[in-house]
This record gives sequence, C-alpha cells and structure tokens, in this order.
Amino acid sequence: MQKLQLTLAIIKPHAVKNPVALSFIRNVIKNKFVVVKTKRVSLDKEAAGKFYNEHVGKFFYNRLVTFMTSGSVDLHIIGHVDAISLWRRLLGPTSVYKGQFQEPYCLRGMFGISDTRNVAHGSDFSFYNWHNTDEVLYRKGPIIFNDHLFEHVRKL
Ligand SMILES: Nc1ncnc2c1ncn2[C@@H]1O[C@H](COP(=O)(O)OP(=O)(O)OP(=O)(O)O)[C@@H](O)[C@H]1O
Repeated sequence: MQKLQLTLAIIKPHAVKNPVALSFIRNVIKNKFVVVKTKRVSLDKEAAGKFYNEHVGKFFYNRLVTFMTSGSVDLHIIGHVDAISLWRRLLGPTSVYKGQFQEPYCLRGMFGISDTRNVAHGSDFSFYNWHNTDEVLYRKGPIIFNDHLFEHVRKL
C-alpha cells in the first residue's frame, strides 16, 4: 500500500503578485510533490482570522490578518511521503532574516520580504479534504492512502 502524506501550502499575497517568485515556487512544488489540488482564493477577514486563530493577541496578529486579506492566495494540497516536513524545510525558518543568513536558498530566504510577508504557509497538520476544498478540515497525523483513494484524489 502506498503511503502519502498531504499538507496544505498557501502562497501568500505578495508572492502571488510576484511572477518570478510564483513561477519558481510552482516549479518547486511540481518537482517535489504530487499536486492534488490547486485553487486561487481571496480570504476575507473572518476566514484569515480563524485560520490564524492560535496567534490572537500576539503583536503581529492584526498585521498578519490584514496582509492575508490584501490579495489572492494560492492554495495547494500537496502530497509526499514526508509532505509536512519537506514543505516546511523548503520554506525555511519563519523569520525571513534568519533564512537569509542561515539557509539563503530556502524559499523564505529568497522571496520573503518581512517576518509577516514570508512567502508561504505550511500546515503542521495533514490536509484532509478531498470532497470539498471549500471546507478546510485538518486532522493530526499522516493520511494513509490506498491506491483507490489515491486515484480518487487525483481526479478531484
Ligand atoms: N515575529 C513575527 N513577526 C511578524 N509576523 C510573524 C511573526 N511570527 C510569525 N509571524 C507570521 O505568522 C505566521 C504564522 O506564524 P507561525 O509561528 O505559525 O510560523 P510558521 O508555522 O513558520 O508559519 P506558517 O504557519 O505561516 O507556516 C508566520 O508565517 C508569519 O507570517
């Protein structure tokens, strides 16, 4: 049985608006992962606020929500046996400045503008939603696919 872990990558608004960054990131995604689903959406304040709910009260929360609603974001559901940590490794540290010094070729080091505008999000939880991508559901731990499910997901 094939084991595939899924994660959710969200390309943040400033990177969606930058054609060089966007095509570089898309190539990385295409080359390293199975791309299950891609969708461009505009988050409203409620959705962005809910998504970053764990950061309510932090000094950057309002800035983050305002930024995430400032333009379209690209959602990618991507699969790999080690999808969550591979995508986070490719992104690099949350802090763009740390990335630029420690891992200059990570995506955040190359295309990040600030600690808030740090290119993309990588979920810690497996993305679990192959029926309706408008409803974002998460669950902890990897998802185990059998071949039938894998085919089903690819057709979505
Ligand atoms: N010190 C900070 N200053 C400004 N923005 C920050 C700071 N820390 C985090 N953020 C913003 O909040 C987002 C979520 O923070 P978190 O600590 O969950 O980092 P992460 O897990 O690396 O990022 P993400 O959840 O976006 O993948 C970051 O991606 C960044 O945009």
